[in-house]
Amino acid sequence: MDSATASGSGSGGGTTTMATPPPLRLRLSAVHVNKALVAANRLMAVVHAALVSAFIARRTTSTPLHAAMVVADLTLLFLWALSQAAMWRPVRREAFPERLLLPLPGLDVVVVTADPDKEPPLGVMNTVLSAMALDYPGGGGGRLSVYLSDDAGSPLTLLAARKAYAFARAWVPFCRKHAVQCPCPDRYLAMALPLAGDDDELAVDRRRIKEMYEAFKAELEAASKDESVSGSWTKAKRQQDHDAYVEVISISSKDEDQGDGGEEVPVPLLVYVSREKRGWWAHHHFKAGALNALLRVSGLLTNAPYLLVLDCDMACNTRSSAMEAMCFHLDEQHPIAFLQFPQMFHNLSANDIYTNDLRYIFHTRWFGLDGLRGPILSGTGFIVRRDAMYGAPPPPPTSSSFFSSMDDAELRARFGDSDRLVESVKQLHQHQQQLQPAGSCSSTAEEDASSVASCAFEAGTGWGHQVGFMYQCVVEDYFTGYRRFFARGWTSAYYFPTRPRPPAFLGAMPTNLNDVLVQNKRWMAGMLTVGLSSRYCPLACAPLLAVSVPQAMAIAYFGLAALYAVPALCYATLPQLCFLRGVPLFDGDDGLGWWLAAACFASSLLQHLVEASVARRRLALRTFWNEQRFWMLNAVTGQLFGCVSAVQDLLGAAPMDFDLTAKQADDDGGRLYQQGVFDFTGCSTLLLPATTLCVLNAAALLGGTWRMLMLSSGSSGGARLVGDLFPQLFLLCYIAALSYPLLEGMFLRLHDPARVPTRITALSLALAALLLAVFG
Ligand SMILES: O=c1ccn([C@@H]2O[C@H](COP(=O)(O)OP(=O)(O)O[C@H]3O[C@H](CO)[C@@H](O)[C@H](O)[C@H]3O)[C@@H](O)[C@H]2O)c(=O)[nH]1
Ligand SMILES: [Mn+2]
Repeated sequence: MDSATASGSGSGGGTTTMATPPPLRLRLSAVHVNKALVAANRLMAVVHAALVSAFIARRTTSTPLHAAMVVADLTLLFLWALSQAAMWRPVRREAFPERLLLPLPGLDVVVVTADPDKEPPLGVMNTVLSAMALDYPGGGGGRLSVYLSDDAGSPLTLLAARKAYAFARAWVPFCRKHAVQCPCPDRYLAMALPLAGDDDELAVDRRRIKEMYEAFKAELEAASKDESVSGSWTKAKRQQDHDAYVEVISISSKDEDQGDGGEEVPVPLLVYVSREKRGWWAHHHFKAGALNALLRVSGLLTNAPYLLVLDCDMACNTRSSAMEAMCFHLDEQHPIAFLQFPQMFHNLSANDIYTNDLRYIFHTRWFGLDGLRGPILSGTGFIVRRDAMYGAPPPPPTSSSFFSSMDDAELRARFGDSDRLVESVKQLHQHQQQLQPAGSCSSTAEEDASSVASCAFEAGTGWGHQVGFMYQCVVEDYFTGYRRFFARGWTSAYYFPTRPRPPAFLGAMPTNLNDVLVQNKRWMAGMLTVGLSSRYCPLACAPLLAVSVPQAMAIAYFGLAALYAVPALCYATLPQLCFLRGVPLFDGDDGLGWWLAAACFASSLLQHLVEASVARRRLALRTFWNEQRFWMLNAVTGQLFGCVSAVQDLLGAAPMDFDLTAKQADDDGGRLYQQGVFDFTGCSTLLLPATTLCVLNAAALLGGTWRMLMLSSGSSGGARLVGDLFPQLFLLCYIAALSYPLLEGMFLRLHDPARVPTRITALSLALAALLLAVFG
């Protein structure tokens, strides 16, 4: 980081001299451009573009085979070019929360959960409790409120929320009193105490809290086994059929003694929301639908001007994050729509074989996008303006509310038929003054709140397109960020607290290969429906292109990334089949094509290696290798099926589903992953293309090498051919090395229950044999 440039007015944290009067208001944040990295990225991009263009230009398209390779190379070049936008100007931001002037605007935290089996209530409650314990001035006095959406309408989750609230009455004051850094009880209580003096006040309080937490855990455990809690509620019915239900959690007399010393403890409001679900209702829109219901309910009850959105598996890991985020919202001369924190995970292993750390996104590209017009919305761990979420355009600095100029009929058409909701929208610009103490939520408010959480409420309104999170795409975060904000001129910012500060939020990633691939398939399919759509393709979005072409490229990159499957399929079949037959694919009359191919390959690896070492330093090589391998695997599984699923969705043949990822308990979760061993348990046909291609590659490598040996011992023409085949030999060896875990999982881990399922191995062998019989 060699230079600091604070955009806008005022001091960026530097010293003030006697001559210049102190600025009236200190800047709350600063932006640093990493000039060395900028220069390196641009240089590598220019060199790579030149090499690849020269290589493609020299290729012949005389045979269909060569033409297919040219299509593959052009696709790769196109996607690579789009991806460079997010490498053009990486920046990092810094926040100065100690400079914030009080009072701060209100903040509503919204947490979503959907299935108590896949998302155990204890984990969800840890997220809820961590949000309630955030350090936010006025947090107990109505400035901070927490909403939990339960798409399953599970009595167990509701009970857990009530018990969590009772525990919060001790937990929140404990965190405040001892300035605890980590507000997530499970994680905090698992940490060693720094000063372990037994009669030390912290130690005493902590022991008491730990006992309470253990009791809370035991109660949840017992309730999960208790038939009477779940009653007539069954798994089949849960996502399908239940009324809307909203409860502002309060203290029952039974739990009264839980608080600190019996006195009234101000803790943030906790509201449980389960929107109505009906099997016959056309579409519930998954997470986006749940979030929109929460937007409305919170609008009625607290109407805070800012919202923090959290997945149920993404708990707050520091108490300071909300205040840090406000530095960016309250600082910018051009207001941002949202501030995104990186998604980071507590269950990663050092040898991250599934590339679960999402290095590519949160440790690289998001810094680059932040240097353009801001990172893409990433689903969780972001703080967004409510008015922007409601569809307001970015305001000129002095304007009042966009909605205050609308008449009631127009507001009703957009927001739906609720007086209170319309009133709350009109009041939004007075938000700074507005405070609603926790006690003021009357039962009529709860009733109104359940009515805005009904299925029918959204019918005929602007929700899902004009207002709130966007529907039509299972990757609602990407789509909402793009359509709701960037395409309308809003910007965003990225805040990545760097060491020694702990991550602001920590979530969980799937640790079994099938879950990882299913998740990737959802992302790839969802984003591709946007990328390929004639209406929404970012490269055809005039308002977006008008504000920033590089930003449109970066958004399009993610929308089209699934298309990597096409060149990957070419490179996983044609060089292999040709090698087996002794047909060179990378030849050239003068040998230059050969060298250009090698140079393109080397330059692409170099770029990857530089990226990996900027983000990972000591682990760069391992990260590089794991990413190369997973990229290849994902291209012919998650991305390939993502393409199929997106095309089906676009043609209206099969609508897409949101396959929830399982959030397993920490202890056993991913033992194999932690050891760096692929866990193929439960792998379905999703894996089949990868295993088939891997067998094909190995067979071609063996068969073709044998043939080559025969040839080279023959004529001098044979020896030249061998030279021409060398690039293919190298490619096949590289692929074989990358796909070794698949070969091992199919043929070497015979007695391991986590090996590739026998059915998949058998099918792969049969398919590879068929391919060889037909084309080999
Ligand atoms: O019908 C649904 C489906 C999901 N969810 C919730 O959505 C969240 C994300 O689901 P998860 O299974 O954890 O998916 P991930 O793949 O981990 O989520 C990533 O990808 C999603 C888009 O596909 C983003 O929304 C997320 O923020 C991002 O973390 C969870 O809290 C779910 O409970 C619902 O509330 N209702
Ligand atoms: Mn998740």
